[in-house]
Amino acid sequence: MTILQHPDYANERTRLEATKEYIGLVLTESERNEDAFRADIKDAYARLNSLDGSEGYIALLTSARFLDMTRQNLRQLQQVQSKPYFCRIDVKPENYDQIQPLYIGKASLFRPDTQEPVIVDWRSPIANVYYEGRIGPISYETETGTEHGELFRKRQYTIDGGELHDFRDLDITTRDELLQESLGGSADSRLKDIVSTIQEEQNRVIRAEMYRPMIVQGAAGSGKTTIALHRIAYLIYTYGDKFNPDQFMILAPHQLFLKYIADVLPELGVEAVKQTTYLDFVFEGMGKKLKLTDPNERLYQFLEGGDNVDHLRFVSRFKGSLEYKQGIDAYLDALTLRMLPKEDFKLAKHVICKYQEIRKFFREDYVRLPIYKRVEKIKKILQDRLKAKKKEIFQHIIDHYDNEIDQAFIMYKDPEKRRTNVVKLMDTKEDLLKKVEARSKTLVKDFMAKFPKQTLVAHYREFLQGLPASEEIGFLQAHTFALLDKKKMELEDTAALLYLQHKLFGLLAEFKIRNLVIDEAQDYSVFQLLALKEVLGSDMFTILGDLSQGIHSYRGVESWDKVLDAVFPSGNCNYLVLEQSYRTTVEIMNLANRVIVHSQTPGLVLAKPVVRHGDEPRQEVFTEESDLIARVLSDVEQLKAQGMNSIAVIGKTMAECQRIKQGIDKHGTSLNVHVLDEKEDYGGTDLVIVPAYVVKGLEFDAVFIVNLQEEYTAEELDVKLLYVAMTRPLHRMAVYSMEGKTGLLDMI
Ligand SMILES: Nc1ncnc2c1ncn2[C@@H]1O[C@H](COP(=O)(O)OP(=O)(O)OP(=O)(O)O)[C@@H](O)[C@H]1O
Repeated sequence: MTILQHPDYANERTRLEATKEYIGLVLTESERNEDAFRADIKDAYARLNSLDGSEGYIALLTSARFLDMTRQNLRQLQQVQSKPYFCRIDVKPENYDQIQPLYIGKASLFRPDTQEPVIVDWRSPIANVYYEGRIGPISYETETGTEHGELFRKRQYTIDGGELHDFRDLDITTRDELLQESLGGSADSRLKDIVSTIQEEQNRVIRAEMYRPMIVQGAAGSGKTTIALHRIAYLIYTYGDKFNPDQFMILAPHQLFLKYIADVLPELGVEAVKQTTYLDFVFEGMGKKLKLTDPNERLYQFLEGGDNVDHLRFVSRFKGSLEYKQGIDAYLDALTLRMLPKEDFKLAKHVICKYQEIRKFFREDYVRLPIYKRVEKIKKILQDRLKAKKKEIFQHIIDHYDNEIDQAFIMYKDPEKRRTNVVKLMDTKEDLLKKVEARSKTLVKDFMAKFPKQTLVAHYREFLQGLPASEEIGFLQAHTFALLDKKKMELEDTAALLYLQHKLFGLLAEFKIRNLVIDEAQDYSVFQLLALKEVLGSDMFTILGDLSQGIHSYRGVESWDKVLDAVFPSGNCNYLVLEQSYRTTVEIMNLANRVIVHSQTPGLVLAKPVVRHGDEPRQEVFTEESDLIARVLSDVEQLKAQGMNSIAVIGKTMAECQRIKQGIDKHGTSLNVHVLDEKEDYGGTDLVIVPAYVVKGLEFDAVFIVNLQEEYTAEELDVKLLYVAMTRPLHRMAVYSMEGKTGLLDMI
């Protein structure tokens, strides 16, 4: 049966036309009078409230949040005009006698005249039924509690350019055609939104409670990045009355990645969320006091091997550990004792503030402030106290000498002696008052000068100096001092320096961020996560990562259990696992899984591909580099002819990538070929050549893994790098190696 023969076709077309027409009307009207439009909606809501007594239905409509029809929602309506909704659910809320067809889309729209929700936002509570509900009894959470009802139908639509192309009903046995269609599509240099095909396990992550931190271990291609962005959109919608979009931040690994995800939030109608990299955040917080060495330098050292590999491994691991942070805490504690002058604050023997009291201010009352801010606070207190006491002290001196003078009048009978003594006493009094007056002018300044002041870097050096001696610590100290001498730091130092900046001086930028989403979180150390938690003063974290892709595991997460214990010791952190992988074909995923089983990833869970088949990945060995390059280029031409536009050649290192590029240049090609690093954008390039460690998080229609001079061995790092490379393609993959460079590939 074609779509045109479907008994509901006419109705569905009419509904679509009516929706488009209504959107058009709303937009015209709203352009004319946006304020009046808002008032109309409120009015309609008020009428609805009096017309319909069913609380469930009211809650359902309330949940659609038509009251929140803001300018942004209007912009969103403009965006959805050509595809107003993607599905429909037919529900009958309890206590309501009619089945309600609800059309779900990326905006929220309500018809005030008929009280009919025209489009229900995908993030509203009732829309959860589309993602999780089965035909039959259902329940869903609203602001007022759990609502019950029955679901009669789930229908998906293919609408394009405002035209209805197809629709189909879903039940538990039907294949999710929309998902298959979506996954079968072509990769772009930009990530896309997936609102119409969010899967149940992903939906749970997106809608998980906001106030509890959450860790998501998700297989390659399980949608972590996509979910991270949808979760932000969901939280902003759901908790919009408590948090503004600028209180949300997503941290991505590098600029290239930020560009890759840049479009998703605006597509979801969300603006003003801070999207940045961890390093840019650190620099914003502590300023550019030191230059950063290449963040991948350690990785190159491990790839190349060398003399100090074990020591460097220790440096990376230790600098990111809970112990390192605890060491800094102990240093800071000792510092606050050491800094404080062990004396009372007094003027001319008059105690104005006792040492014990100053100590209490410093170590107890203002302990939440950065140390140097506490010093300023104490300065202010002493100034105020001095001002308040000064008059009293002066009076005391005056009284004392006046008394002495009175005594002198009585004691000395001889007028000459009396005169001399009285004059002397009066001069002494004047002198003292002058001295005390002069002293009081610099008293606070002099006292405060006793608090030693050092720069951030000097404090870090001092902390390092005080580490308990051992061979490894000796290496760490020499290594770090050599960097600091050159005014440099390495990525591994950033957690300590950000933390110290926060604890000593306060951050340079004031962050409003309360809710943090971290993608590629397997590369973060425990200390980095703790430092972020501390500086943001919040643990509303969504942490998404994949240990199997932990190519920086020497400095990153060893196991999620460690993160749970060290970063969220109160035990309130949610932990979820996503096994299903959506990116690639069964054939490619199976090969990648045969690679990753060679790693020592703790608690390794293999990715399960959604059932989508494609060509077997090709593996070939060449004796001439020129033949290999020629083969890649002819394959690329073929793939392009088949409509695959996003194609990558992945080399193990940057040097390997440069060699591949030289080979291509030598061979000659009309293709636009570009070697990618972490800063660039690659939209519009025919073929990108990219090192395995940069390609993490990205995806392409087709991938060539090329080994000219380098090979992937059975070493842990190589296994993970190859796995990352193999999990990038959506549709096709080939592994082309020179003779003798097949390493791990021979073992799988
Ligand atoms: N429910 C879904 N519907 C349609 N496409 C999906 C869905 N979930 C994920 N995808 C697609 O799968 C691909 C992988 O998603 P994403 O990059 O977010 O995964 P990831 O877990 O971050 O991957 P990796 O860790 O390998 O970088 C993307 O093309 C995304 O659009």
